[in-house]
Amino acid sequence: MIELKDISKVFRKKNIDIKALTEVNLKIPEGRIYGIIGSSGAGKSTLIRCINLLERPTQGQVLINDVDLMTLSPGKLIDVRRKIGMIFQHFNLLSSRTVFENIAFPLELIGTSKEHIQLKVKELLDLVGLESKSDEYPASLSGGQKQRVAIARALASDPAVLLCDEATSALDPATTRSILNLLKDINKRLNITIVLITHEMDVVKAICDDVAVLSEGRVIERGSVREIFSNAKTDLTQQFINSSLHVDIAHEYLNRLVQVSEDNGKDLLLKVRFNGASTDQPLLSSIVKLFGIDYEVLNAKMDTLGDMQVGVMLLKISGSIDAITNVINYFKDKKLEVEVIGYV
Ligand SMILES: Nc1ncnc2c1ncn2[C@@H]1O[C@H](COP(=O)(O)OP(=O)(O)OP(=O)(O)O)[C@@H](O)[C@H]1O
Repeated sequence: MIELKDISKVFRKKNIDIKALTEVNLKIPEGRIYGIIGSSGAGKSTLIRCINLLERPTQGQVLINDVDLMTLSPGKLIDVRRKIGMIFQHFNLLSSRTVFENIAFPLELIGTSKEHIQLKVKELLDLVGLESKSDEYPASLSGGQKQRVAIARALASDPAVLLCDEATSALDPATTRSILNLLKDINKRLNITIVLITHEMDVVKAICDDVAVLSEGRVIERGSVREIFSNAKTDLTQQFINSSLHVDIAHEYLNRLVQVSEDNGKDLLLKVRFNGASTDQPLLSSIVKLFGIDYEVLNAKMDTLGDMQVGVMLLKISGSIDAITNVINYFKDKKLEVEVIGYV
């Protein structure tokens, strides 16, 4: 278990104090994948670097299995850090070393025998799917392959915790998915606790069990990913969720979109967001029966979080102003989030 207690971090720059973190409290249970999401400058990097004291908090305690890292001697801290692997957005590989030598590096530092290094590196190359790249140099690898090498290197000293500092931010969507799948596999197979920071809810949704939302150095919301998606309490969290579930509106409609329907003859464009509780109900067929309207689903995106479905739909609804008003109220009664885009 990782526990951050009342962590604050103040940077001093040209006699000005910059408060990067303020009284952050987090409990990260063993074996979980814990996401920390926030906008640029929210303090994510500072926070994740406080976990292994790459950044020393100005105040507070960093407890790993009840040991406060802030009180350890430099020697003891090195021992503890060996059990906390870390990967970075830009991979931080040694360009003059081959893939094999990069992964072997932390083992060489602690005087591991050549035979053991051979076995261990081969096992790790196998785990990250890079057996054939052993003798290549980083320059000849793709971004995804570089991150796989970095992951293998971080796992070389059998860590209990893996810290991921925007590990997929420099990768394209398909490569991001494959790296996230690898992290999830590592978490399950090796029972390694993973803490990751990101500015994308898609990353959280893809692999995290829990998430904390960081804003201006403070944790403003935390919980299981499922809880947060079904019941976000702050606007910022909702914005992050919305950004991960967006539907585009075709130019054909955007070009003739107006905000008021003066003649009762226009169709309404409506964006409707829902979570598990509401998708079970036959909502669309109900609105036809109840209010005598026609509808068309122009775009929809759905996702599954555990056994819960979340999604967003873009609907075009044809009917009288009164019927349309009834539809909007009906959706709201069903606890759907409704956004009127305009009339076309
Ligand atoms: N070494 C430093 N010296 C001075 N200020 C710093 C230092 N590191 C971070 N800060 C400041 O602390 C605040 C939080 O920065 P941090 O890098 O932790 O945010 P972040 O959420 O990781 O942002 P990004 O997503 O842009 O990397 C910012 O105002 C930043 O300018």
